[in-house]
Amino acid sequence: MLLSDLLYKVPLLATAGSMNAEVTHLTMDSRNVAPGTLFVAVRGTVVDGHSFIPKAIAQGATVILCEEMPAEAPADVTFVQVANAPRAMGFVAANFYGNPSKKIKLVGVTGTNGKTSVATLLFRLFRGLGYRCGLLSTVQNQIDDTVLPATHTTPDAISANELLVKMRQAGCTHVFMEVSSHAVVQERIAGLHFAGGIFTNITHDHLDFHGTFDNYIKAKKGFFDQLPRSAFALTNADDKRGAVMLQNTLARKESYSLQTLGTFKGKILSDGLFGLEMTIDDRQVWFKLIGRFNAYNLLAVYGAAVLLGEDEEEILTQLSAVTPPSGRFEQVISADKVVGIVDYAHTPDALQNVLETIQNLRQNNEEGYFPQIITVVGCGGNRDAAKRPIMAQIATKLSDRVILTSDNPRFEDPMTILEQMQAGVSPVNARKTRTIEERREAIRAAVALAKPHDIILVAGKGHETYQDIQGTKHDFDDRQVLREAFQNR
Ligand SMILES: CC(=O)N[C@H]1[C@@H](OP(=O)(O)OP(=O)(O)OC[C@H]2O[C@@H](n3ccc(=O)[nH]c3=O)[C@H](O)[C@@H]2O)O[C@H](CO)[C@@H](O)[C@@H]1O[C@H](C)C(=O)N[C@@H](C)C(=O)N[C@H](CCC(=O)O)C(=O)O
Ligand SMILES: Nc1ncnc2c1ncn2[C@@H]1O[C@H](COP(=O)(O)OP(=O)(O)OP(=O)(O)O)[C@@H](O)[C@H]1O
Ligand SMILES: N[C@H](CCC[C@H](N)C(=O)O)C(=O)O
Ligand SMILES: [Mg+2]
Repeated sequence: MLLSDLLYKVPLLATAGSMNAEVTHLTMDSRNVAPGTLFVAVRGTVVDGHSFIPKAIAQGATVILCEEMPAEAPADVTFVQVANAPRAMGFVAANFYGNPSKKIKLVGVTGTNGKTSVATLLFRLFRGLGYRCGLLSTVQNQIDDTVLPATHTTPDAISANELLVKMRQAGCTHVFMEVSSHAVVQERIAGLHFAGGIFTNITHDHLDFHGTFDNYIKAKKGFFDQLPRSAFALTNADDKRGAVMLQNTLARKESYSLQTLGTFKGKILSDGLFGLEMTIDDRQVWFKLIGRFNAYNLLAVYGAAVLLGEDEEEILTQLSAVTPPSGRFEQVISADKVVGIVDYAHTPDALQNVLETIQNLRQNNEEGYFPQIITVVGCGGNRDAAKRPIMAQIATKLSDRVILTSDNPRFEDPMTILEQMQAGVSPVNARKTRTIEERREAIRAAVALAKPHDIILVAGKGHETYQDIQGTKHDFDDRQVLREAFQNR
C-alpha cells in the first residue's frame, strides 16, 4: 500500500523522503521488521523504540514513523514525524487493513471489573440470536467458532485490525471487545470505529501504571471521549463515576441500574448458587450467573443488545441460557460436597463482591451445619502493590480461614509480596490466616481444612493456566489443582 494512502487523516509534523514508498507490513517491534516494513518507534515503559530505528533500517524498513527525527537519515528511507506515534499508528493500521471496524458493529467494554464477563456474555448472546460474532477478551480471542489465544486484554492496534479483518472474512457482523485502561493510554484503540461503549464500574487497580486514581478515571473516560456521534455510550448509573464517564462524549448517553433511575432498570428477586432471578424491564427471568455483580453485567448486556436493535423478549430468552466465561465463579465440587469456587477476583472490589456473594449463599445445611469459607488468595507481582494489604484485609474480614499464597510473582520476590499482604491482616484476624508461598500447597492445605459443605474460594487466577515466575510461565490451573486435591481427600 502507498504510504500517502496509509497516512490519510494522520496529522503530520514533518516528513523526509518519498511519500510514494510502498509498505507491505507494519510493526512497532524492530525484531519483526522485514523488507518493506513501516516501523513505528514507540516510547515504552522500559525502552524507547526510537533507539531501534537503525536496527529496523538495517533489516529493510522502508518507512519510519516516529516522534523525533534522527540527526542523520538515509535517503532511501522515508521518515514521518508525528506528535503521538502510538496514536498515529492506530490510524495507519486502520487504513492499512481497510478500516474493518467501520464494516461491523464493534462494541467496547471498559471498567475495572466485569469487562470479560460483559464482552463474553454479549458474544454468547448474539451467537444465540443467530449472528456470527467476534470476541477480543482477556481469556481468549474468538472468530465465531475459532478460538485464538490472547496475550493482552486489549490487543495493540495492528493486531486488533488484523483480527477484525479475519472476523469480517468469516462473516462476523458484531464484535465485542474489552477496552483496558492501559489500551486507552497506549492508544491501542486509536482509529477504531465503535458502534457502542459500555462502562461497568471503577474501583482501585493499576495505580502502578496510572499513578493516581484520577488518572485512572481519565483513562477510562478517554474511551467515551473518543466515541463517534453515531455510537451509544451505556453507563452504570449506580457507580459513583458512571455519569462522569459520559460527560464529554458525543455518543448517545444511556444507562442501566439496579438502584437509581436508568434507561434499563433491573431488580434482583433471588440470588442463589444456581443463579439469579431478576426482573428486567418488567419481565421476570432466571439467569445462570451468580451474584449481585453479575446482575449489573446482565443489565449492561441487555441494554447494549437493545441499543443494537434486538428485540427485548428475544434477548431475555437467549440471555437466560447463557453461561459465564471460564474461571468466573466456576465451581468444582468434591465427592463429599466441599464447594470449590475458582474466580478471577484480582482487585479489592472483585474480592469483596465475590466473598459477599458467597456469604449470602451459604445457609445451614440439612444437618444444621453452617459452612465455613476458606479463601486462598495472592496478588500479582509487577502490578499495583497498594492493593496487596487491602485484598488481604478483605479476605480475612469476610472468610473464616485464609491462606495467603502466590499469584504470578513475575519478577518480584514472592515472600516480599506476601509480607505486603500480611501487613493488611489485623492481629485478631492473624489467628485464622496462614501463608503458604507455593500455590499448589496452599490449595491442598485449604482442602485439608475443609469439612463437607464448606466453601473454598480460590481467587485471582480464574481461567489462567500458568504461574508466571521470573518470566517463565509454568503450567498451573487452579481448577485442576483443586480437582486433584479433592480426589486425594
Ligand atoms: C505496561 C504495559 O502495558 N506494557 C506494554 C508495552 O510495553 P512497554 O511499554 O514495556 O514496551 P517496551 O519494552 O518499553 O518497548 C517500547 C517499544 O520498543 C519496542 N522494541 C522493544 C525491544 C526491541 O528489541 N525492539 C523494539 O522495537 C517494543 O515493541 C515497543 O514498541 O507495550 C507492549 C507492546 O504493545 C505490550 O506488550 C506491553 O504489555 C505488557 C506485556 C503487559 O504486561 N501489559 C499489561 C499491564 C496490560 O497491558 N494489561 C492490560 C489489562 C489490564 C487490566 O485492565 O486488567 C491489557 O490490555 O492487557
Ligand atoms: N460487574 C462487576 N462488578 C464487580 N466485580 C465483578 C463484576 N463482574 C465480575 N466481577 C468480579 O471481577 C472478576 C473479574 O471479572 P472479569 O474478568 O469479567 O473482569 P475484567 O474487567 O475483564 O478483568 P481484567 O481487568 O483482568 O480484564 C470476576 O471473577 C468477579 O470476581
Ligand atoms: N489484567 C490483570 C490480570 C491480573 C491477574 C492476576 N492473576 C495477576 O497476575 O496479577 C493484570 O494484568 O493486571
Ligand atoms: Mg478481562
